[in-house]
Amino acid sequence: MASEEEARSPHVVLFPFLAHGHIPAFLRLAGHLQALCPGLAVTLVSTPRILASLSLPSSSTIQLHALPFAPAEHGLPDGAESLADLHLHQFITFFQASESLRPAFDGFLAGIGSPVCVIADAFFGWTAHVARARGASHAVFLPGGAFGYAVFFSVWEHLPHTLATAGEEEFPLHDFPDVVLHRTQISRYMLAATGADPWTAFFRRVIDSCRETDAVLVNTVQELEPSGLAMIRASFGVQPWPIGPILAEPAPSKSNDDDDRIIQWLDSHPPRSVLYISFGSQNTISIHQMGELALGLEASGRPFLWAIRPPLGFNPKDGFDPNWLPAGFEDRISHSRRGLLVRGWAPQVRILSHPSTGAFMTHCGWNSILEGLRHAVPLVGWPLVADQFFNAMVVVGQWGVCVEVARGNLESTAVESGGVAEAVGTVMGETEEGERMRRKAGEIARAMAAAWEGAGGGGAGGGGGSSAASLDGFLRCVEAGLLRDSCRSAS
Ligand SMILES: O=c1ccn([C@@H]2O[C@H](COP(=O)(O)OP(=O)(O)O[C@H]3O[C@H](CO)[C@@H](O)[C@H](O)[C@H]3O)[C@@H](O)[C@H]2O)c(=O)[nH]1
Repeated sequence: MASEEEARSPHVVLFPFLAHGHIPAFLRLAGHLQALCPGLAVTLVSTPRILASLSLPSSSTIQLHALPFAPAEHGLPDGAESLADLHLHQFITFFQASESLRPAFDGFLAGIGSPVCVIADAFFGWTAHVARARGASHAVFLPGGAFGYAVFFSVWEHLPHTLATAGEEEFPLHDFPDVVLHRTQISRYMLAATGADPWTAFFRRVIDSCRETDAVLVNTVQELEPSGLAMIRASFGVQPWPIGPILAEPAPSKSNDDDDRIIQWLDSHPPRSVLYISFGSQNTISIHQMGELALGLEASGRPFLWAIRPPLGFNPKDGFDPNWLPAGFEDRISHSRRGLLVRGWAPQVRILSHPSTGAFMTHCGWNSILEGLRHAVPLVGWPLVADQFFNAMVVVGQWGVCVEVARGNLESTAVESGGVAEAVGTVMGETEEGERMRRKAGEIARAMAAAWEGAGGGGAGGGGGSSAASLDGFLRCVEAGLLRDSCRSAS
């Protein structure tokens, strides 16, 4: 028979959005919850192919539950269950299709006997209504940063660029007038938004339903993003729980490239000498930009490791065409051992934690930022879409650990090989600015480690770091059935 404690203990249901930038953080969160509260029932819900792709440690007690999903019924390629399977122009159809999971999710919740706490991705904000109707408590987990999400939501809610007088290049945010965005920081589909388009409609549904949640968990650190967290609090009307960094575990390779070959290549280079380049799991740049980047990397004179995806306009699953790169580039870099191209999935966390990695050119996806800085690796930022522009504002302006080299992936986006070489030289060179960025990256790494100090001991009360204490406090409120009241009274 279940003890009284077990009978009261809630069943936590985690529901990440169907994208690689979102799922690993939820999985890791599941692990943290179980470490803090041994015996807690935790189920991760997703679509069949996503669940099949997960590799959980054999010791894991996390349960998986598959919700049926038929992308072809929504005009998407058969089997496309993740943003990584799609072109950017298909994303909105995918977002809309993801809302079709609602009845199956509701049916799943209905079948759980014990009290339930749903922790869902913001893009699944509709789960707040489902949870409420089933008497479950509900939290939104933002796998991104506080400032980035607050700005992203504010732009969708108010479309500030449509309010600006024609020709204006900069727009203050409606709810946060101190934050001024430049036109180049607004994604193509945001710029085209009128308020009556499907993108705006989807994100306004997301924002409205997120405001129905009981609590907001954020993948950030209190000490590192105090103003971003204040913006989330103003936007959602609840006191957020900063619980970051929630970092992906080093994953087994999914590519044909041999991880060991990559690590051996890194081993053959001096400490902190290699630039790693990746634009994340679902974004890419144009062919022209690829060419300028390639020439800029050569001109930088530094060793580099480039996780390369097919350029814009090509199928993300396409084979690699050497013509996408300048003539002779691959031969030159492989003969000189100056560069290594990784086609497909790179073992990013292993690369960033390797002592030879000295800087990271990133699209400023939040996971990449956290993974780089957790290992004190300074950044060369090239945000491409969405929150990435606003995350870049954090790492450049607030943390001082990044030089922004370009913005966006349109053919019209100016990026020149000379600028690439210069930015890389600034971040990796023996300049005052480079030294300062490396020192700051070290400080951020220590703050991230400190946030989780004392965690995982299984002890109540959290103690130690701010994020460990925050997640512990969140769990206590869930267990006491006080989540909604405690978050709202604190706001
Ligand atoms: O070859 C690769 C490419 C990616 N990754 C991993 O994939 C994740 C990528 O996440 P992130 O850096 O956040 O980029 P996206 O995949 O683009 O993430 C989406 O989700 C993020 C969190 O919400 C947002 O900040 C981004 O804008 C959005 O595009 C990271 O854990 C990487 O380690 C690899 O391991 N190998």
